[in-house]
Amino acid sequence: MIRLEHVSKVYKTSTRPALDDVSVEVDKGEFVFLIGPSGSGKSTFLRLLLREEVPTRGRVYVSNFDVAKMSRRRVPRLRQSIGCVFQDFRLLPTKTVAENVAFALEVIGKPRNTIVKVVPEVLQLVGLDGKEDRFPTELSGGEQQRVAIARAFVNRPLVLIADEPTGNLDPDTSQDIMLLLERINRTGTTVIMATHDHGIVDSMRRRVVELAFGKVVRDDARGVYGVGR
Ligand SMILES: Nc1ncnc2c1ncn2[C@@H]1O[C@H](COP(=O)(O)OP(=O)(O)OP(=O)(O)O)[C@@H](O)[C@H]1O
Repeated sequence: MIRLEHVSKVYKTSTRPALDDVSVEVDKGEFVFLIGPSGSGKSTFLRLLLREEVPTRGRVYVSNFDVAKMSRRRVPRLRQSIGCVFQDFRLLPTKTVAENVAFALEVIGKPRNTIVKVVPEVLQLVGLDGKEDRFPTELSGGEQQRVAIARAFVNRPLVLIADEPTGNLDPDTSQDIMLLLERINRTGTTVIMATHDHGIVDSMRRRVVELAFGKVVRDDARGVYGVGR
């Protein structure tokens, strides 16, 4: 599903590589934690998958997309197959819960009858039925993240990228969000989650890819956060 082959990324304004000869393969349906200290390259890794950056060297594949080489014209197609969730939720403040989710489908031209059918389904999946007419400011942080997950998942992406999705949430709410991401993963969606949350990584025992100074220093099938330290 995802393959990085000898990928290096050196930003123009920097001499040190943000990623340094990284090779990682992720199969369809895997759940992968991407960990490492601040500045180790996690966000760069995720941005390369979305073609928000291009590698300085190496190849990046997502599904059938040769991400680094593909034409700019095809980038929207790539991004439609990847859902994204962030630490700061990034909801549209003037739209309701249902409108935020519907908007993700409107911008890719889905017909109205599809939208009115699938938005309630996905809001039920994330446990927000009954709250569809609320605005983001009328929701808790955990509920806002559920909206963001619904929006990321409503188009049934092949891959869900989550960049510190629990970074603004308390431990109990974080656990609930992880249960939801696990449920989405069980539908066959590949999940890649960058995190600093030791508790979550240690409790879930999923694959852990650890970066340090842009290199992969550990890749454990059922890892914990802080092995050997
Ligand atoms: N747009 C950019 N231009 C120049 N340097 C950048 C850019 N983005 C990231 N970097 C540098 O690349 C390195 C890796 O950064 P990256 O954001 O990928 O790390 P990270 O592991 O996601 O960190 P954090 O956990 O703090 O989000 C850092 O040294 C950072 O300063």
